[in-house]
Amino acid sequence: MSIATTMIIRLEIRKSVASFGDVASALASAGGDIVAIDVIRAGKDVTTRDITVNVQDAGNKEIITILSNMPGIKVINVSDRTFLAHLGGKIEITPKMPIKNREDLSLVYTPGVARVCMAIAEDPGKAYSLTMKRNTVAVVTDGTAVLGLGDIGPQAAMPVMEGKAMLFKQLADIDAFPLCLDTKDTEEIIAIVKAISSGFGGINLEDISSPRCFEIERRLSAELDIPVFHDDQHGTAVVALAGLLNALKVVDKQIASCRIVVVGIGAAGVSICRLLLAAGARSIYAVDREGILSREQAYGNAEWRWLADNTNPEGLSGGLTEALQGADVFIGVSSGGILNVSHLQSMAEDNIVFAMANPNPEIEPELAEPYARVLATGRSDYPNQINNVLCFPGIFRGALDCRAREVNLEMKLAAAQAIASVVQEDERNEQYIIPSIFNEKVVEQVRLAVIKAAITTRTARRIPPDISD
Ligand SMILES: NC(=O)c1ccc[n+]([C@@H]2O[C@H](COP(=O)([O-])OP(=O)(O)OC[C@H]3O[C@@H](n4cnc5c(N)ncnc54)[C@H](O)[C@@H]3O)[C@@H](O)[C@H]2O)c1
Ligand SMILES: O=C(O)C[C@H](O)C(=O)O
Ligand SMILES: [Mg+2]
Repeated sequence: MSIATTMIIRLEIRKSVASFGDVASALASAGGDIVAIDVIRAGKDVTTRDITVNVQDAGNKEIITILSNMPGIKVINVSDRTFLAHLGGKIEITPKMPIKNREDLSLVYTPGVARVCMAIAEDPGKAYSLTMKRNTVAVVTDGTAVLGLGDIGPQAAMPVMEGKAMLFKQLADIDAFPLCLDTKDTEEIIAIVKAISSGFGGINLEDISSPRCFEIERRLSAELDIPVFHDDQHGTAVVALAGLLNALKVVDKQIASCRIVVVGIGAAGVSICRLLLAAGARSIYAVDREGILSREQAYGNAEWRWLADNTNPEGLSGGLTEALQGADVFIGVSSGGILNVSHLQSMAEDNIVFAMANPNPEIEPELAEPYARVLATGRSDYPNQINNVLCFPGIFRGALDCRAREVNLEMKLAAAQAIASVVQEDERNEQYIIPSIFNEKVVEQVRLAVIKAAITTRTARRIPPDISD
């Protein structure tokens, strides 16, 4: 599936041979939509122009080939807004006060800083008031399951982690640090995260492939006293549940009586199944490459064993096609393009389809639309974006503010309810089951719900001043 972008093409046009009109018609015939033209130099024989063009497919090189082959046209440079936005990275560290003179220097640095260090050495709890710990999250990956791109390694994972850090800051004012680890070894990842954890108020694990992600999160949660949250598992599950709660209201069905098919039983899929069960679902079919998980099969990992024992109540065998017969809900967290129109046609009336694989959903929205009553994807360029960005900023804001030791099931269920509740009853419809990430209520509602659940479940170590019992 294509990803639209904006290209800026710098061209030299030799006036005696070609005109701008020739360029414009060539671009139009290749599917480019001109949005701006800047004259960089207007010489007697040659003009240099920057042409900003919207293209539907960022991977399409045809436009440049066509222009390069035109007589009188020389392509000088091609840039793409997406790449320009990444030049030099997307985040930086900024001091909170300037160091203007010696006095400032001796306050924030030596010798003044030494007294502050000693205060923390005597009472480590002071790290929360005297360092950035109370507002920091480490975004940790090993680059093994980056979006749906797979194992692309720690360096290539960095743009996603920087993006997560931007979102943490903009949406929840949390200072997040991307940490891309050059190891896939479970024990080594656990040891590294433990060793760096003292400076952080929370750990957001990101894009670590399953099944290692389960052990890594379980051990770190048990061994650290700050929240450890694997975003692809729980952030995704919380937002999927939020979307499902509202979608079910639109189609007037109950979670307990729905047949729900979850495809891609990795990090996201396992957690989605577990959270849906906790929210009252009784009829879930978990499908991975080998087919529908079932009691009869033997599985190497504990999560699949548990799911096989707690899903597939009818003991169905087969794969996606068999699972989808008469299903009310499809939730895909697998890979792009695995679903076709006949799959959707085999579902029950008033079906709900969440094709959440990134960047390419399980089915193109244009194809799916006529065959799905409610349709959602993980992407920002279609309605109903079901993406974990609706969860992780608010859930960490809440957990940090009440200094929760962990993010437990009750906090996740509360976060899902909070996200769902941002869409008001009179606004809710097929095209609007989930709030936009730019809806300012989301982070605050999630924060409040998470803090309340943390207090009730006694994992909060502090009651923020704005929270009343
Ligand atoms: N929208 C969101 O918020 C969101 C959040 C997390 C993950 N995702 C997307 O979900 C996908 C999975 O992410 P993950 O972190 O769980 O990765 P993962 O590697 O842990 O799990 C992916 C699972 O999907 C299975 N799978 C892949 N292709 C399949 C197919 N054709 N049929 C059946 N199963 C198949 C794999 O075997 C694996 O078990 C990715 O595309 C990711 O971008 C979306
Ligand atoms: O990064 C995203 O857009 C969502 C999710 O974390 C993913 O891995 O796809
Ligand atoms: Mg992710």
